[in-house]
Amino acid sequence: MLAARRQEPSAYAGMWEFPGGKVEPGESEHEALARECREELDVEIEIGPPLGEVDLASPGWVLRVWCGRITRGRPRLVAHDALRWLSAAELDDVPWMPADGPLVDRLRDVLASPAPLDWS
Ligand SMILES: Nc1nc2c([nH]c(=O)n2[C@H]2C[C@H](O)[C@@H](COP(=O)(O)OP(=O)(O)OP(=O)(O)O)O2)c(=O)[nH]1
Repeated sequence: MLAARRQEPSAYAGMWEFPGGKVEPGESEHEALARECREELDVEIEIGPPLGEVDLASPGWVLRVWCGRITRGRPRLVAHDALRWLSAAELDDVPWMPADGPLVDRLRDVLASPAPLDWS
């Protein structure tokens, strides 16, 4: 997976996250994800199956994560200060955002599964 290291806000600086960001008014979740990847990584993506979701510490906020494939471009540093492609064995090598733990665990299970998520 592609992990990205935040540089702001200071409380989150140095922590790693799934690329993405907040949905804007009038936008679908898929549109928001594609836009964030364009803005923050300079890539176009094809969105695949959902990985899962977790409630964030702020009431009412939910973090939803999807699998995606890059269809154009090569990720570059725009909003983050580091990017890393992590194999399944490397998922614990970076300090994740606190909320992300369960989704990283889920990803590890998915990557180890003989029947990965369905892209059809
Ligand atoms: N993108 C992303 N955000 C995460 C993760 N884990 C996690 O707790 N968050 C939180 C941090 C933020 O409160 C919120 C996403 O905010 P963001 O700052 O990335 O959103 P954004 O790119 O739209 O930025 P903004 O300009 O609207 O502030 O979700 C994660 O893995 N990826």
